[in-house]
Parts: sequence; structure tokens; C-alpha cells
Amino acid sequence: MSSLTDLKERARLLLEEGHSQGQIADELSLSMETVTWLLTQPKGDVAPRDVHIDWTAVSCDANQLESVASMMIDRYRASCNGSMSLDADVMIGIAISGIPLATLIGAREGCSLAIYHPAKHAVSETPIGSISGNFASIVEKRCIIVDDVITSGKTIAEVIGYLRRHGGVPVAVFVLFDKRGITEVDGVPVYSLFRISRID
Ligand SMILES: O=P(O)(O)OC[C@H]1O[C@H](OP(=O)(O)OP(=O)(O)O)[C@H](O)[C@@H]1O
Repeated sequence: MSSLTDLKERARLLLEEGHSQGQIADELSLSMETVTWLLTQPKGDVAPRDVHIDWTAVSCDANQLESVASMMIDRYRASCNGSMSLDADVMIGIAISGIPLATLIGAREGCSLAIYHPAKHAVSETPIGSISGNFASIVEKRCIIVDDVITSGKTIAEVIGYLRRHGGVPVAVFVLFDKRGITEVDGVPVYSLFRISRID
């Protein structure tokens, strides 16, 4: 099965299971525009400019995840002229995919671990994001936000807004894949390992 056929099939199954197009977009790490295209594909319509990232070969393997976490730390250090300290108190993993990376980075660097649940994961009429009470507090802490992918950048902006409203200090964003090619979100620098862009 081609990756496009596979994506169409996965989108169709998720829709049949009752997921909204927004949820399908999140699940497949694609834009809403791309999901609409996958599900409808009007005749003659040009495919949206998007890419799908499948990094499950790495995310399924704890050892490889640890190597990636190490690369994320090195990426940050290299941009700080090799400074030895991350200069942060708390690593914040964005549920779900950011959690293992934040855990591994925190373990290496001796930082606390906090977990952020994005508003889009909340099941209420007025969904809001939240920091889990089962992990570290972010109040008056210097925080590094960790996630796997930036697609639109909305989730990262949401976490930064949350931290500022609740007394945390966002100092950096670590992300594996940046599909927007951004260097900062609301004044917070973004350190991505891979920037994904199309040249056509
Ligand atoms: O830049 P954005 O457009 O906000 O999208 C990026 C977010 O979407 C994905 O999360 P998802 O909700 O799919 O959850 P997951 O971590 O469980 O895959 C990804 O892990 C980021 O958190």
C-alpha cells in the first residue's frame, strides 16, 4: 500500500469511528486542509502542501528515543556556545508524544518533569489545557517545553500562554520536527532537530 493510500485509509477509518476532522489532523500530524483533501479529494483538486512524518521506528524503541533526547540536548548546547547547563528547572512534556522525550531529557539533565495536557485533548464543552497535578509544578520555574512535532504551532503557543498566566517562565522549546520552519513562538526560541519544508 502506498503511503498516500495508507493515509487515506487511516483518515477514512478515523472518520468512521466518529473522530472530527480536527482530531484526525492531530492523530495523523497533518493540517486540517490536508485531512479534508484526503477525505474528499475533489476531482482535479491539487493536493495541499503538507508532509506526513512517520517516526515510529524510533519512537517505539526506548534506546533510540534516548539517543534522540541526547541529540536534542546537544542541539540546544551547540546554539548556546557549548554551555554545559540547560539553565532550566522543569522539562514539560506535551501529552502524549512529548512525554517520553521530556522524561529522558529531564533524567539526563537533573530537571523535574511536568506534563501538559493540551486543550484539544480535553473532553468538555469548554476545553482548556492543564498541567498535571501528578508531576512537577511550573510555578516560578524556568521551563523547557518538549514535543515531537510542530505543525501549526498552536499547541506550543497554548503552552507558552498557559505558563505565563500561571507563573512559569518558558525559556525554550525543544521539538524533533518543525513543519513550519520557525525559530521562535511568542518570544520563546525553538530548537528543532529537523525542519521540514517543500521546495516545489
Ligand atoms: O503544531 P500543532 O498544529 O499544534 O500540532 C502539533 C501537536 O499535534 C500533535 O499532538 P497530538 O494531539 O496528535 O497528540 P499526540 O502527542 O498524542 O500524538 C503533536 O504531538 C503536537 O503536540
